[in-house]
Amino acid sequence: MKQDIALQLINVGRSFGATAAVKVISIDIAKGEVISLVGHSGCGKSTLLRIIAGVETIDSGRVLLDGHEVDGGCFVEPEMRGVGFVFQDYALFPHLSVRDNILFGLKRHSRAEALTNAEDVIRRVGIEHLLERFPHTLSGGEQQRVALARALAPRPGIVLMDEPFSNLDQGLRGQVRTETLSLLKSLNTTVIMVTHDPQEALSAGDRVVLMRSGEIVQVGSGYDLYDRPASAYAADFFCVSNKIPGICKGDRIETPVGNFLRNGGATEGGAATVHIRPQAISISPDRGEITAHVRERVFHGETEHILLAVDGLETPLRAVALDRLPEGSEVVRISIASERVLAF
Ligand SMILES: Nc1ncnc2c1ncn2[C@@H]1O[C@H](COP(=O)(O)OP(=O)(O)OP(=O)(O)O)[C@@H](O)[C@H]1O
Repeated sequence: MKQDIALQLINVGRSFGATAAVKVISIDIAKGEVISLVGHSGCGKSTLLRIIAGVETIDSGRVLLDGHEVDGGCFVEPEMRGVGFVFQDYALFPHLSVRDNILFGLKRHSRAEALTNAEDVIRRVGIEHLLERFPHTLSGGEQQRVALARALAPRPGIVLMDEPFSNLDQGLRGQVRTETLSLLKSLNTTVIMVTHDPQEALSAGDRVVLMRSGEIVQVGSGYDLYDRPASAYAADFFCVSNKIPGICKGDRIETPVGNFLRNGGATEGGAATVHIRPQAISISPDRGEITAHVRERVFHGETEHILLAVDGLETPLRAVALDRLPEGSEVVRISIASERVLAF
């Protein structure tokens, strides 16, 4: 067992009746690593988090924390695992002040140690001014920080966070996420954060773990998953592309909008699909290899989403333009950045 591994899941499985919520999952997570666990609703993210916390047991496999087995051949109770949990709804005790919410998790510690731990975390999280307040008097962002302080106060080896920012409004969300993750990084805490938001997953983790139907389908950096998705599913999860049908010829896939490099897969002369991301299409009044007709424009401020009809394509292409097209443009020229086209 390597010293730098905080968590090991070995062939972990968990079913509820006929539903296999988690199927034979294996992964090692290093100490201090921040993992974004992402996937569509029902893919098993929360079940996996609950297994690590010990509030759910496994049917098969083994779970090791810091090299010690906590489920599999034996079972270690949640409170003995050194795992902190931040819930989506924060789950603060409504009848306790902020200070007592934070001290609650420190009952196993001596009074002096509890106070020192609590003071340290209160200062780091920056909630000294909230200590006498009760949860219902706090804003969403303040409650999130209190929940984080409560999870961190017992100095857990791992912090598990289940959709920790989803109750915050969009404006606050990015800021609280950046502050929280940089604090956790500075403490060298191992973090597993569940999210269903692809952008949040890409921006927040050292590694992103993409799940589907109880299985891990890809693990890697945000760049790996976005730029080098291992499957059409992974590609679509992070960005919905235009799917263009084509025919395999030699090392290329021929399509009505150009020929693109293929990476194995279908047989010669067989059908294939290329995925063209909306951002890979550049639009100009007069420059580009392909003629397109503007069908729809939706202005979003920084970008404009444009639907483009192209001869030979049944479905219009969806493009995202950074540069503004002249008003009233009907016929335009487009180019496709072939190095950004994915083929499956
Ligand atoms: N206690 C349970 N009893 C029965 N089925 C369960 C139980 N817990 C989870 N499941 C099922 O297991 C599957 C995975 O659920 P889980 O909550 O882990 O998914 P999730 O990815 O966290 O979803 P969401 O993003 O919607 O929270 C789902 O089909 C769910 O209905």
